[in-house]
Amino acid sequence: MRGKLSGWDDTIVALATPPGVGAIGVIRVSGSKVFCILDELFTSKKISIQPSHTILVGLLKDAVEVLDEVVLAIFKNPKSYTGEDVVEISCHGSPFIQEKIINTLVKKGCRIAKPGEFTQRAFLNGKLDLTQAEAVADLIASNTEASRNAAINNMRGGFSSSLSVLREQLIRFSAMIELELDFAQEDVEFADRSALSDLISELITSTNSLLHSFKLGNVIKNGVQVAIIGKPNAGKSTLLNTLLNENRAIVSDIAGTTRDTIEEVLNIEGVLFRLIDTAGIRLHTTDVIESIGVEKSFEKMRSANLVVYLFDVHNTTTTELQAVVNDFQKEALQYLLVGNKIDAATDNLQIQFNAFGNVLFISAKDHINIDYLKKKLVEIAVGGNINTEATIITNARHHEALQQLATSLNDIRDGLNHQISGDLLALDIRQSLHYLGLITGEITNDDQLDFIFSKFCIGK
Ligand SMILES: Nc1nc2c(c(=O)[nH]1)N(C=O)[C@@H](CNc1ccc(C(=O)N[C@@H](CCC(=O)O)C(=O)O)cc1)CN2
Ligand SMILES: Nc1nc2c(ncn2[C@@H]2O[C@H](COP(=O)(O)OP(=O)(O)OP(=O)(O)O)[C@@H](O)[C@H]2O)c(=O)[nH]1
Ligand SMILES: [K+]
Ligand SMILES: [Mg+2]
Repeated sequence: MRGKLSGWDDTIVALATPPGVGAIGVIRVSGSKVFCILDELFTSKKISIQPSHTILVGLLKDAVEVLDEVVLAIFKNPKSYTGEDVVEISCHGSPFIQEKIINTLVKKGCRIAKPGEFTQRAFLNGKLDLTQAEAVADLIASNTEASRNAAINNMRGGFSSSLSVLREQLIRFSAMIELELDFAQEDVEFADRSALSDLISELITSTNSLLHSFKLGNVIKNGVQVAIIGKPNAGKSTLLNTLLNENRAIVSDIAGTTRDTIEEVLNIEGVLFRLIDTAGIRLHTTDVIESIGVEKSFEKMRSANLVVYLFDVHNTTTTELQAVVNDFQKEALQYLLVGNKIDAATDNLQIQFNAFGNVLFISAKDHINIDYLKKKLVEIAVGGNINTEATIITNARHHEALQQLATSLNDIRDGLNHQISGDLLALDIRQSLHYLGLITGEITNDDQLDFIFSKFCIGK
């Protein structure tokens, strides 16, 4: 038991499947009294004497009243999801039956589980570490192949094992320092400082690569905001429609057609893009609504992860484009220049723009080079490494603790370079181990746990 939360020894119950009418509903019950309570309601076989992972079929009865014919799955502590005694009741998918069974269980002494409480118990009983428990919530929330893969990898301990490598290296480091401290009287530097210095470099490299993966992790978990920006009539709304393959936005040859921003989600090769069509940027407009729209375009441009600057190859000069690029660079925006309407290009209009590094040419209307544009978007978002088996950090809490770890490792390296004493180094190492413990949940407090698990759904 890692800690004691209020109500931790209650036997808890919740519907694990979505409420409402389905073929079957699963009610989960976990805790020390579960066999005792269910033996009263399920009389065809004695549950408490069954081996773990047995399935039974029979009637669930409250005294003489038949509640339902059910299937019970029996898990005996510690061999269950929560590590406690667990019974799962598969009943008929009627909200009425489900409610009746749950009410009867409450009457017999169960308590309704809080969101995430089953997984919280799994954590408290050492079945999962905190990163694995958090990955369970990520898995349920995942909506792309990439986010699912990252969550499954972390749920199965991918991140945990990267962390335990770090931990072992730190402990080895610590042991070398302790050895030196033991011999302090004799004034020898027992620990080979160059070996220590190699080890700390290794640790810093591993930590930095985990930290670095957060950029990708964030993309995988939250998607990439792409603002489509350009002058009126560049074809921004046409491009949105073409990318989505549906007529989502109004297209017309009237400059200033799009007034408000339009946001749509698009999954390209497993990466979620949040595409934002914006009002064409025209600086001198007398139309009040349009100028509000233009203001909004600027806002979206600045907050996006990537700006697609769309321009009509027929009426854009290189000087003009250079001015736009200068602005993007001044604001440190990530951008991609896209020349549109090449279907109507009479000769090699594109050649004039090739001096710009990241420029590509499309026809939004005639779907020319759209697949290439999509490939380019994925490349920019994930740098072509979405399918790696490497551990990917997707959680801001982990990222924060890893940053603290990195700082403390850098302190150790500086200390080594300045020949500081072993006992001071030992302090820094303890600090580093503390940050690792924060991530895995070895060091934690109840409020933090309640906060993390409250974000789960009921029954999980
Ligand atoms: N019916 C049902 N389906 C489910 C779950 C569940 O809890 N119940 N899960 C819930 O997320 C997932 C599967 N995860 C599970 C993880 C561990 C154990 C379990 O019984 N573990 C024991 C025994 C392992 C063994 O015999 O190999 C253990 O860890 O000791 C069960 C389900 C998805 N499907
Ligand atoms: N020839 C050609 N015309 C295009 C292409 N893409 C868009 N157009 C035309 O350009 C005009 C403007 O297109 P929109 O998609 O409304 O342009 P927009 O950038 O959204 O314009 P605003 O919302 O007014 O800023 C329409 O008449 C489109 O049919 C293209 O690839 N080739
Ligand atoms: K238009
Ligand atoms: Mg438009």
